[in-house]
Amino acid sequence: MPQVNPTPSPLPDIEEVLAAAHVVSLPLKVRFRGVTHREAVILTGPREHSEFSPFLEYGDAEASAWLRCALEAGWSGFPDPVRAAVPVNATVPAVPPAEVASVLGRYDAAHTVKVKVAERGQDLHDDVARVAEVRRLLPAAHLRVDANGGWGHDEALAALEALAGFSLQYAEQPVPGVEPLAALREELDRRQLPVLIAADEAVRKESDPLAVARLGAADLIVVKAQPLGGAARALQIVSDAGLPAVVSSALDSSVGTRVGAALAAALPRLPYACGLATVSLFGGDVAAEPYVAAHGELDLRRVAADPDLLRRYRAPAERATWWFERLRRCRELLVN
Ligand SMILES: O=C(O)CCC(=O)c1ccccc1C(=O)O
Ligand SMILES: [Mg+2]
Repeated sequence: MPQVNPTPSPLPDIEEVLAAAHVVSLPLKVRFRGVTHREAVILTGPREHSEFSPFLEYGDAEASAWLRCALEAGWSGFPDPVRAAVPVNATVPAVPPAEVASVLGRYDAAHTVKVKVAERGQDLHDDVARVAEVRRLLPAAHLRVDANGGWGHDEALAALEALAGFSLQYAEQPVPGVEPLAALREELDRRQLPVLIAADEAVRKESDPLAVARLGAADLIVVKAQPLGGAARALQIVSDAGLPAVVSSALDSSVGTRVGAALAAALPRLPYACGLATVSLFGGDVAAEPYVAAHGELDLRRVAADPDLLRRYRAPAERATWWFERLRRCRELLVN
């Protein structure tokens, strides 16, 4: 096991945390998860800037894991890296094929591309057309798809049959939950359809993140620092799961993405490119030098929020109040 820094104990005082917290609303250049702006709280810890940005619809219990991550990163720092750079994938949201080239153009390199599929309101034709366009533009790239659990069992089988010809690196969360993933994986095996399965929501949104590994529901797991309660906990989950892991962003700003990179850099094994290039989808960011890849890799530079940018993207007062109240409630849920 790599050395992990535990969550700070005792947790920092809430008034200290809020005194140097900044609520921002960052514009996206490409609509992602149905949003055009990403709200986040940037914290100023003694070790690092850190980010608290659970999605708006999440309840306090789920969001408190995201706060644990922000407090750990800001007040304890990052786990020790075992590599100096982290390879990343380009991510293509569920855009029409005509927009694929311009989305790919936002990334500095695209050796590995993740394509969002199974978007609500679209069908398999849309997915095949989008994946085909990526494959046409990048014949040699590693291609993966992410359905965010948007398919049912039969739909997933039909979709993966249709997409198998593009030789997918893996399919991320084709169906929701743990058991359905296991059942799908078994059926793919039976049909000799060689598509690897990655679990994302089945790791970060289930009460037991190790159920996937125990049930043999996936070939690899996706881990995200914020939803899993910080880099230290995520490292432990990967170690306990005994499966290859891909670190991915939660559409974080540069500050939150740096925590993901710290997690990826500390993993003993990193066989796949990580979903940490999403800062490229933002039209505005908190870091003067946005934390984006060069030559398909993120380095481990220091990422600090810039005071001018915190001001420029400051969220409206009522949103700041909403976030501060949420942060207080989440802090209450974290026991020392
Ligand atoms: O993994 C990537 O390539 C980018 C990050 C990503 O897809 C994502 C971003 C925000 C919320 C959920 C997800 C997801 O992996 O499902
Ligand atoms: Mg996913």
